[in-house]
Amino acid sequence: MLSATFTRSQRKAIETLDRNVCVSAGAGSGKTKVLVERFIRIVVGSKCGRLAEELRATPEQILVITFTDKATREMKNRIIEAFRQRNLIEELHQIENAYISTIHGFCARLLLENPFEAQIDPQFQALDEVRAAQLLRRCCEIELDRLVEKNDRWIQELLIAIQNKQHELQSGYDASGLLAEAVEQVLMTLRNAGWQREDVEALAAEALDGIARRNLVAVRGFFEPLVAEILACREALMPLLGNLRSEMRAIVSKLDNQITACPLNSGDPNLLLGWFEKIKPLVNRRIVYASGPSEHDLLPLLYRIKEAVAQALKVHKTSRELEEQAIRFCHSFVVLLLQVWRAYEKSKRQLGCLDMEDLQSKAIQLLENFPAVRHRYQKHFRHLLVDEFQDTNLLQVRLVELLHKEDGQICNRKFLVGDIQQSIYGFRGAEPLLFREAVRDAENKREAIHVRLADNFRSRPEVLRLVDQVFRQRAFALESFEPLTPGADFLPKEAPSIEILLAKNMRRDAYLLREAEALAFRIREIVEKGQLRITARSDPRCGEPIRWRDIAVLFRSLTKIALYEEAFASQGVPCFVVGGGRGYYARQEVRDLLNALLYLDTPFDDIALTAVLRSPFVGLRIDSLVELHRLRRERSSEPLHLYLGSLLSSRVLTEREKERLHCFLQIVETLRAQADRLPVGQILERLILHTNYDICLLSRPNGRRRLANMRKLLQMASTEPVFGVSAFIQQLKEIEKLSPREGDAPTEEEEADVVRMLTIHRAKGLEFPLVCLADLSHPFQLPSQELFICHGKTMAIGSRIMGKPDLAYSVIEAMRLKRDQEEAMRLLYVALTRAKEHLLLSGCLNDLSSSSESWASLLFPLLGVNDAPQEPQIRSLVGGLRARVMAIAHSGVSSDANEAYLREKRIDDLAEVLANLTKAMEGATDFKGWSE
Ligand SMILES: Nc1ncnc2c1ncn2[C@@H]1O[C@H](COP(=O)(O)OP(=O)(O)OP(=O)(O)O)[C@@H](O)[C@H]1O
Repeated sequence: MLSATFTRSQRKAIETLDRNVCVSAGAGSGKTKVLVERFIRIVVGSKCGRLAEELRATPEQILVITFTDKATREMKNRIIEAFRQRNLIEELHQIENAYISTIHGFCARLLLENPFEAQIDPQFQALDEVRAAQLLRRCCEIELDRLVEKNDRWIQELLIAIQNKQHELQSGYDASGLLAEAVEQVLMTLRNAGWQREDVEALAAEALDGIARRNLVAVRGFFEPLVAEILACREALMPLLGNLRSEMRAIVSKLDNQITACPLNSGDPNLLLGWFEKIKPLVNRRIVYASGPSEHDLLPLLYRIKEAVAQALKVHKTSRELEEQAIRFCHSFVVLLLQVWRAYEKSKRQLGCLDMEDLQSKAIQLLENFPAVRHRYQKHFRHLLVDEFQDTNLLQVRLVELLHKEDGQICNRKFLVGDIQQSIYGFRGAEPLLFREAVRDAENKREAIHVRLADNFRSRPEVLRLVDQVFRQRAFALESFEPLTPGADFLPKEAPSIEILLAKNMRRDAYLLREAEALAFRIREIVEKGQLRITARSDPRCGEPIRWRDIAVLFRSLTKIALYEEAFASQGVPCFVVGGGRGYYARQEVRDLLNALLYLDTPFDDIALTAVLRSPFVGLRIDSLVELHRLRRERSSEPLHLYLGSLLSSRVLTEREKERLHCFLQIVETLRAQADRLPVGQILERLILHTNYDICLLSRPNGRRRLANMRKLLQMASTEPVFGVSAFIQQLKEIEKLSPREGDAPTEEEEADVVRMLTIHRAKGLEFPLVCLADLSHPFQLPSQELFICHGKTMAIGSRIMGKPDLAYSVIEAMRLKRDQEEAMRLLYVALTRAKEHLLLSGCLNDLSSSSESWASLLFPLLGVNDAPQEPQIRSLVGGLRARVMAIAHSGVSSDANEAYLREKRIDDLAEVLANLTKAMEGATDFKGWSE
């Protein structure tokens, strides 16, 4: 008996146990729920003997692959709950040991269970992404230094070429830093695509020819489908010719002639680009003229040609000379990359570590090279259940295939669940095509079925109508978009479920600040005035007002999160940042601690000193800081530090300020004298103790969270294997750079009644009654800046080391931009479909034609929203939707808030002046910033 009401399709997916099943479904259609239910059904059915012998399994005989550790925990909890309800005690005990984990967790377990065959040290440590990147960076630096010291001719050539073109590349980096970054990026791409070091060694052994050949494969792979698309359109154009007006027919014939002269086989890419260039004006002009009824069928074909041409012309023409030189550089780069790769492998061996890619590739090698091991697992696992299959990469698919067997005596069943519209991990090598193939296989094979779930049980119909309205459009074309049918039951509601906060023509930094305030204001209004209620009848809280914890603010990245957090705090909206971005290191309390350390280490660092004086360590007012600068004015080249004594006797300082400054300087002086003996953790602890910094933190908004962040840094200071303040600061800078997902320290607030702020990637698989989508005007990805880029599939490598990109580079970049653009649309789909009850969209529209494309620039005009009133207004949007629309600049931001904004701006300006001054000094740092 099933434990809930499931639809027919869901039942089919749950109950078909004797065949492989592939479930494809849109957002909120119950994929995860179905997967969990299938697990329960297998175990319960086996226990009571309802299932055929060959389908029976205990929890330990079912392999479940989830996407995140959080999903694993949730899945286990749901299963435990189900077993508890049924009093399945033995099975309950087995769950802890069941194979329910992420793919990396499973690979680690597989290796640990077979250390001898896998040739690994069973004591190995799994390196997380950040640590692995850190180790790689170190190997890269050491190898580069070694080669430079040895005066290797080819590495000198590379570095000189970079130096010569540095002004056209990236400023602010040294040549070897840029090169190291490129090595790391390319290595990551290659390994994500499943290439082994030996494969790249084979490429390097073929010298220049090897690279040229690989690059040609990528270039052809890019152009061929575009040419094929244009030729296919031409074929389709021909039968239409007879119906066209004579003038139009002549024009299309001209286009036909040009298309027929395709030089694809000439092997000269410049010639081919010339062909695309000539088609461009022909087709553009045709689109303008093709307006009559007889041209009705013609237009879509012309648009397709136009699109293919636009894609092709993203690639630049190059010269033979540039190509020859670039190939030489690429070869030198590959040689360097291999040296770094070997050094990295050696370091991992010495440290007894395996990184995430090692876990996967070693698990695959184990199963491939040891048939007995493979058969044992194939026999052991009676069922393989994989969630979020659209985000798996080639290696992961290979692993599942190795565990699956259905001939002879062994037969197990695959159950793959995914949604191609939610594939958002392309940057990690996920390949949505793989899921498409799995669907096709399931449709075509006798022993498999494909189940499609169409009903959405998450969102109100109005939210689903918006999703439908957006993704039916060309601009958002999710090629496989299938509309979602409302499946859940909601109370009727008068107010619109869509809300838009819109700004116009604002500078990005100013806009973000305004948006943060406007969002905080609106959220507070909704909660405090009880303006929205839970309307889902299935929710036990149906009818109750929305609380803080029902709200999620979603971002593409958390780089500006501190700004939102401050705005929320100042409006009294409790919030919690769930992982993601570089949020942690941008936290005021973390910056305060680092600035204090910096000042301790380098007393002449004016920025660190000013920031720390303003922070709760001392708490000087702006006036007192201005006084410090005034005291030094005559000798502006001298460090501010030298004027602290004069400041102490100044009349501008209050008694309380004098007392705190005195206390701070005293403890810093003591600690500075002991800095070479004391561990950094202890230095920080004493600093905090003597200044009561922790108590000051607690008294501020979100105090507990701030305190938890402070403790997290203390813990890092005690555990990082470095000694000395400057080494620790350096270490943190590296970690910050490499850890795009470092979040707030977890506190009890994570579960508390607070608004959650998180990235869309993190929100995957989750749902919230109210979803606010912030910063819709975040520009789509900008062109690559790397010196070398690599195409994972073909191993092609391109370079822009000579200032201009070579052919391979622009081809790879065009492919990457297309992939990112498509992924950005899928990301928007994921974001919009997290909302259960209410969706708040916020963004800025810019009239300047030069402004870059963003979700806002596509989305708002599509919905028919091009401006916003100062007071909230209910408007009808395109497609019969209704929304509450309001301008951001006038969304109730108080004059106090404005005042605070202006004050912050002044502080920023001052900080900027100081930053400029400090730039000239050694030891300038990134940790500037003052607390409020
Ligand atoms: N048959 C059903 N009846 C009622 N509610 C259901 C049913 N199936 C799923 N749900 C509910 O719908 C919501 C979405 O389910 P679930 O998270 O399993 O979907 P999903 O397809 O995995 O979503 P996504 O891919 O968007 O993360 C959940 O709240 C779930 O409890």
